Amino acid sequence: MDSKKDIKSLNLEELKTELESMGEKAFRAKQMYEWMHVKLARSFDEMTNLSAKFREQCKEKYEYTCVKPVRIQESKIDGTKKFLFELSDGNVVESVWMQYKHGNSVCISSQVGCRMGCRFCASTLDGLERNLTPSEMLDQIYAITRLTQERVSNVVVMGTGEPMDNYDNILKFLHLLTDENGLNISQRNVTVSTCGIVPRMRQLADEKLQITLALSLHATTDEKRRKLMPIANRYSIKELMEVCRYYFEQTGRRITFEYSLVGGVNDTEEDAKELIALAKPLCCHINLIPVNPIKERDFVQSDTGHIQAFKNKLESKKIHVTIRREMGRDIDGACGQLRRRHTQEMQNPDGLSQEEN
Ligand SMILES: C[S@@+](CC[C@H](N)C(=O)[O-])C[C@H]1O[C@@H](n2cnc3c(N)ncnc32)[C@H](O)[C@@H]1O
Ligand code: SF4
Repeated sequence: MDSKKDIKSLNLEELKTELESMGEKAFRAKQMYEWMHVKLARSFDEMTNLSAKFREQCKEKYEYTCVKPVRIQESKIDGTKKFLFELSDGNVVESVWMQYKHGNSVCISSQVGCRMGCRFCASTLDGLERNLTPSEMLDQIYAITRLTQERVSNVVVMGTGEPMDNYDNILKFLHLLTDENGLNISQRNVTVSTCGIVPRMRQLADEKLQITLALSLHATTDEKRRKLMPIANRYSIKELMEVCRYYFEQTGRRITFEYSLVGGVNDTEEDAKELIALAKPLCCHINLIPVNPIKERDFVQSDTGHIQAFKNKLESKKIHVTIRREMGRDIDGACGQLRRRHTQEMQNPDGLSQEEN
């Protein structure tokens, strides 16, 4: 990325200061902010109530983030759409658009790749390339709104990347996304998912936002968790439970635990019992996710009966639990796979990707 200032990542106050330094009045900042974050303009050229001369000056001075759709897949089963967006440096990220009864939801990526190394996850297979800027996270949502012509009401940060490993940018993104002068998405309709970086979770709790924090738990003992998620070598389940309690105390928001069921690994009766013991003292909700197998690993999904029995066991102890609906099953591939396939095809344009061979 070049060194021009990223104008779409500035909040309204910062934009006012910025434009004032160019000799513009404060109301110009309001107009421009609206073009960027309400009217979702794709370039300075669309900002027709700003003078041509001023727009040219802005083009010289600022980077205007606008992600470019390079692939769109649509599910024939439920209309879920998966988008692959190209960033200004040629990297690509994926985002997903899902329609629910309660509104449209977008799942965005927070990094190009991920360095956390979770064993079942395709997003981490090539490591971390770089963090996404606030504007690159926002523009995934803006681009999907422009393309679908439908309002997004829910945002989940559950695509590629570990948001707590890109903390400052995520925080800025959350403020811009929920700003009443911008897209004005309710904080309560935003979920951020983390593999469990305890100090950052504590920092987020201190922000006292009304967003939902989802913890990817996936195992009930440190030993089992270490086998699935390297981050478990850094932070224990005890520390995770403490910080989840703290998050609830600070925000009043119920925590979500994500628990991907992997056949024969974390789906036994004993696992269910241990999960109940962890969940019971906390105000939480458990989201059971049938693991989505990736070809690079040999994990298998628990069978449907097993998943239902696991759920029943938790419910019998009055734990709030849902099984995540598998949206876009026919286009899916696990999170991170579309980007991976695209990159492989770009590197090997004459042949089929390894996946298709
Ligand atoms: C891709 S991560 C991104 C957010 C954050 N890094 C995290 O780990 O929570 C979002 C969720 O997808 C889950 N996930 C990743 N790969 C999966 C797979 N192959 N099958 C099912 N869930 C998966 C993760 O464990 C996590 O709960
Ligand atoms: S599950 Fe989340 S933290 Fe783990 S590798 Fe995937 S994206 Fe990264």
